[in-house]
Amino acid sequence: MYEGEVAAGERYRVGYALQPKKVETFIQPSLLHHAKQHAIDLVQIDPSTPLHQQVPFHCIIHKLHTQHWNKHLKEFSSQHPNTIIIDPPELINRLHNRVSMLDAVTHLQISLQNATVSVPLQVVVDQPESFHFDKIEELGLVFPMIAKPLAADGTSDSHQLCLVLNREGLNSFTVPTVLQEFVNHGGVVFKIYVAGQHVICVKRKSLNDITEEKLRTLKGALPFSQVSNMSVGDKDGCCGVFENAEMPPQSLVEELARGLREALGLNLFNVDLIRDGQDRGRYLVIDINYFPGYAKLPSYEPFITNFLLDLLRTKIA
Ligand SMILES: Nc1ncnc2c1ncn2[C@@H]1O[C@H](COP(=O)(O)OP(=O)(O)OP(=O)(O)O)[C@@H](O)[C@H]1O
Ligand SMILES: O=P(O)(O)O[C@H]1[C@H](O)[C@@H](O)[C@H](OP(=O)(O)O)[C@@H](OP(=O)(O)O)[C@H]1O
Ligand SMILES: [Mg+2]
Ligand SMILES: [Mg+2]
Repeated sequence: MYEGEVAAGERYRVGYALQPKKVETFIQPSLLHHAKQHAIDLVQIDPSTPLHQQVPFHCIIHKLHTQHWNKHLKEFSSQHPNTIIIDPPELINRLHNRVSMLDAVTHLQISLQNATVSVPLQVVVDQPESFHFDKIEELGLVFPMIAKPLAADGTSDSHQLCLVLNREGLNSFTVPTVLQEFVNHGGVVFKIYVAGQHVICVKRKSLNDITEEKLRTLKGALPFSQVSNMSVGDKDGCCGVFENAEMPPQSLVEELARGLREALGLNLFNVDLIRDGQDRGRYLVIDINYFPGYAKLPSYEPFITNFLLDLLRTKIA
C-alpha cells in the first residue's frame, strides 16, 4: 500500500492551513462533526512546523498568503506526491490580481438561454503621473466608475473600493488600481460558490443603482468596503426588491462554474455575478475569490464534506 492510500474501513486525514480568523469561521464544530461521520478527520496544520513532521495527509486545503508557506508546500508536495494539494499556490495567485482573475472569464464566451456572461470594461492605473483622463475616455469608460485596488490579496486594503462619480474623484484612490465600469444591477449580487463539482448560487445585497439624478448631485468619490457582507436587513433599497430578484438560470450558473473551474484549474472559489439592469440577458462577473466564506451557506457542512469525499475517492482509489 503506498502512502496516501486508504483501505476499506480506514479514515481520511485532511490537513487545513488557514489564518486564525478563517479557522474560527470555517472550521465550525458542525463541519468537524459532519466530516468525521463520513470518515474524514480535519486536522489543523501548524505552518511554522515542517509539514513532514505532521504527516500523514491524504489532502491539504489551505489559504495562507505568504511566499514562505507556498515554498514549504511545494517542497512537501514534491516529496509526497500522493498528498492532494487543494489548490496549487501558483494557480491561486491568478486570483490575487483583479485583471488576471477576470481574464479567465473573457476567454470563456458563455452564452446560454439568451444570456451572455462577460466582464465590465476596466483599465489599470499604475502610476499617478502616467494617468491621463483621455486614456479612459478612449476606452469608452464613463462615470460612474468603481476603483478597486489591483491586488486582491486578502488584506483589508485590498477591499477598500470607491465609487468615482466625476473627474474630481479620479484623485481619490491610491495606485495601482483598476478603474471599472459601474453597471447598475438592481442592488443584488449573485454569489456562486464552487467546491469541485459542487455549486450553489445565493443572492446578497449589493450596491444600489446610481440614477441619473444621483449622478447629477453627487461629486468626487465615495469610499466603501465589504458590501456583500451586509445582512439583508441593512439594505436601503425598497421593500421586496431583494427578495423578489430572480435568480440567474441554473444552466448558466453551472456552465460558468464548470468553465471557470477548468480555466483556472481551481476547486475552491466563488464568483460574484451581477445582471445588467438595462439588459436582463447581460450578466457580468465582477469578482472571483479564492476559498471564500463557505460557512455563510446553508448546509455548508455536507457541501464541503461531499466535495472532499469525491476528491479522495477518485484520487485515492
Ligand atoms: N462593476 C461593478 N458595477 C457595479 N457594482 C459593482 C461593480 N464591481 C463591484 N460592485 C459592487 O461592489 C461590491 C464589492 O466589489 P468586489 O466584489 O469587486 O470587491 P471585493 O472587495 O473583492 O469583495 P469580496 O468581499 O467579495 O471579496 C460588489 O459586491 C458590488 O456590490
Ligand atoms: O479577505 P479575502 O482573502 O479576500 O477573502 C474574503 C473574500 O474576498 C470574500 O469574498 C469572502 O466573502 P464571501 O464568501 O461573502 O464572498 C470572505 O469570506 P469570510 O470573511 O467569511 O472568510 C473572504 O473569504
Ligand atoms: Mg466580491
Ligand atoms: Mg473579492
